Amino acid sequence: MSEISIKDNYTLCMLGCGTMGSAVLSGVLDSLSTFSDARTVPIPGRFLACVTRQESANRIRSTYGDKVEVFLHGNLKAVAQSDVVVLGCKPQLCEEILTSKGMKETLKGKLLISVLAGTTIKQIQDLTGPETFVVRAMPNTPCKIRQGMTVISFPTPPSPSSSTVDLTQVVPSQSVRPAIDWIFSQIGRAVFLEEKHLDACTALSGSGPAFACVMLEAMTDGGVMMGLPFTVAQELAAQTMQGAARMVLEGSHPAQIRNSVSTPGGCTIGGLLVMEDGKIRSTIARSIQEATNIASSLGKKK
Ligand SMILES: NC(=O)C1=CN([C@@H]2O[C@H](COP(=O)(O)OP(=O)(O)OC[C@H]3O[C@@H](n4cnc5c(N)ncnc54)[C@H](OP(=O)(O)O)[C@@H]3O)[C@@H](O)[C@H]2O)C=CC1
Ligand SMILES: O=C(O)[C@@H]1CCC=N1
Repeated sequence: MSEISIKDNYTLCMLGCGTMGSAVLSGVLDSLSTFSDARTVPIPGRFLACVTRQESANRIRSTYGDKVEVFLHGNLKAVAQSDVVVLGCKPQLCEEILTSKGMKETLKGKLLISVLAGTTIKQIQDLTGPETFVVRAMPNTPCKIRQGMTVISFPTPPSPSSSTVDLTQVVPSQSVRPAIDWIFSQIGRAVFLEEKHLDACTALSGSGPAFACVMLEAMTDGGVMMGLPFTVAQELAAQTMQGAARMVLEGSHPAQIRNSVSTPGGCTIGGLLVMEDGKIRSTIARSIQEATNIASSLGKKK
């Protein structure tokens, strides 16, 4: 077994740089512009982005200038120059990209972080072969403004007693986990979880910004209905959701916040009862259930 290690100033390649790839890239570049040098963890020093459409290449060049080198139809060339590759294509393109001529050999000895929904580490590892170290991450779009949530899963190491240990399988050195943690902690919160939870995380935090925005829009609509100008209503809704969420992240229990806002006989409890009549809780919870079920099927061949 050989070890894979990440050196400081490494080259980071976004193999697919659309919504999610750009969100991660933007957050990391932004964090580097304010980063102090007191650290021991390896950080990236060069950034590459792979796309297939000219308009995407133009978008990346105009957004990042010379901070990011764009590879238009140049996956192999980009991966060859990289140490860490973030796979950011649609799940259905994964096989085509990873089995393209020369890719398997080029990925040898590198770290591949897949952000693909519903595509397991094993599925990816079967395409790359054992000499690439494959990790999954499930970020979300607020990574773009460094307010993201990312769940990271490592492959389960084979037990020492296993009779099927693959001696060609690369293993991570001590530098790998902190390097991955650094990327995603710079652009929001990052937690490590077992891979079995990733479909639920995909639904809850990966898709979550969309669900939160539906609630935000609905609250805004309510304000507009009652005569508030749209921009005021939207600001009130967004700041209120952010404020409540931050209180929870800082330790308050949501039920405690709800109680403290609900004056007996007051307007809040009146509004809450209408929400409960509309089965808002089970509707939202079942939305996460449905999104989880769909997420689990996204990596499967149709
Ligand atoms: N959107 C989200 O909020 C989240 C998405 N994800 C996951 O992230 C992944 C990407 O999603 P998203 O960013 O929304 O999708 P996008 O379509 O926005 O981005 C996909 C990117 O892949 C590129 N691409 C397509 N074909 C190739 C190819 N052959 N070689 C190299 N690059 C290629 C596209 O290039 P071009 O622009 O030129 O077409 C594009 O930059 C998905 O697997 C999704 O499950 C995970 C969490 C959240
Ligand atoms: O909707 C999707 O499939 C992707 C995964 C999570 C967010 N967007």
